[in-house]
Amino acid sequence: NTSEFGLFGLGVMGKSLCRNLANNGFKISMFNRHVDGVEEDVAKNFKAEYSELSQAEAFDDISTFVNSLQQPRRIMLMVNAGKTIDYVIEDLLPHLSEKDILIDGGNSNYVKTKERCDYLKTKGIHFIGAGVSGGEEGALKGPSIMPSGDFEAYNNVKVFLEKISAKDQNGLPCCTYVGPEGSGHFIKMVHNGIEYVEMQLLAEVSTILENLGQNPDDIANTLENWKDTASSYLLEITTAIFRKKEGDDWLVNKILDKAGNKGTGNWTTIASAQLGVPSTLIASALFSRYISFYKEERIHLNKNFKTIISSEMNVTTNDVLEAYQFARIINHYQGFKLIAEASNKFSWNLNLSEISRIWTNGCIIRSTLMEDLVEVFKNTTNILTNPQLIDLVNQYKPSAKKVVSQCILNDITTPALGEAVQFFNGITTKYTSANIIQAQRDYFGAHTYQRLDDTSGKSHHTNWN
Ligand SMILES: O=C(O)[C@H](O)[C@@H](O)[C@H](O)[C@H](O)COP(=O)(O)O
Repeated sequence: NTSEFGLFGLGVMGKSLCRNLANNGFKISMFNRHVDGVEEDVAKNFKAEYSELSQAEAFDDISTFVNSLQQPRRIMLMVNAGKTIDYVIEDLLPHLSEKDILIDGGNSNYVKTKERCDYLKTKGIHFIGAGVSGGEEGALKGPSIMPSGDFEAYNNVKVFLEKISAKDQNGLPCCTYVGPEGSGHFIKMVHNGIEYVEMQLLAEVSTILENLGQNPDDIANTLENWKDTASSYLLEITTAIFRKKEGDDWLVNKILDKAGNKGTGNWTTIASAQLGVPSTLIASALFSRYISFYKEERIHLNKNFKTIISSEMNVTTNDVLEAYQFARIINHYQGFKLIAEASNKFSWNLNLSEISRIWTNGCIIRSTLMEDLVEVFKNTTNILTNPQLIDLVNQYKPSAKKVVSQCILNDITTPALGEAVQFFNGITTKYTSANIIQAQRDYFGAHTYQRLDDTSGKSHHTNWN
């Protein structure tokens, strides 16, 4: 048993991580199940494909795989999130020994990760839930890794995870011990929520540019010009997407407008509702994907309700850029607020600056804004109290309002941009209309209310009839 690290599950991410580990000089064992006629000799064939895997060992039998590993064993599971993880854990358990370490690198639900930590603790096995971001290329060249669970166990595997991870602008690994139990998968989930919104915002601003008469090449040029002030991985790939041609046509115009999802945006929205955090942008990005799925109904209803162009779209591309930047700041405000609230609720004591630091490279939401947030979070947990961001928001807000109102007047749907303005107005309004909600609740349900002129916080009830 000479292998230092085991990788279980050779899907897209699993394969990339194996090559990354091998490229970093680690002696690894790779396992993929054997399914007659479906998955045969996957590990063996994969090993043969890449020279860097010449020292790696390939297995499709669990016991020989486990016994090929040095003790305490370190095994990273890269299998589909959900029940599969529990089946794999049960298959591995009979072969494992006390102090062995299992790392779940999939997009698992943080509640399940806590349950698995607690369950395996009763077996003397350490369980680490590690969010891994960066897609196929990131996993190969350096992902952002968000591990949580038993700190001692993390110290035992950190040399591997930190070595293969992306590096920030100071050369430090984009991998850090996030906190206890499922906190790693929680922040990965929120990472994906922020990702959903960034993608939705880019889709919305591209639609506006199209309505300003820009063809995909023009849009790519516009987005290209934005990289000085709004540089991000998603802006970069969206620019490339608009340049992609198939013959003389642009590929993007041939793609069906039905956006899929694998659940993390859904979980983030549920966690927000449960924790009482208004992640309205993440919810709007998720529901925009759901709306897109009603393709047939949209075509049908479009016949019933004609688009009414009430005025020329008189916005400049710079207005659109500023509206985009405004909404991005609100998006990050909401995402990190959810993390801060969860950290309080679950006593995870999360370090927001360190989280934004490991998100400055390797992950899908890496951006220059994220680099700025590393410093911002050293002094506050609320980015809308940071002087520089306050100035930027005040500078960008007029354009955001102008763009959103123009889109409404022109029946151009921009839910995320619109929600950014609505949310910002709500969170910056000293006296909202919630007093009316309280009166209505007390009227029909005697749910009581508090009074402005009674600072005791006592609940009051009125017989409204
Ligand atoms: O950080 C990442 O590397 C990605 O977020 C990755 O986790 C995956 O691509 C998403 O799960 C896609 O999510 P949807 O299928 O829900 O868009």
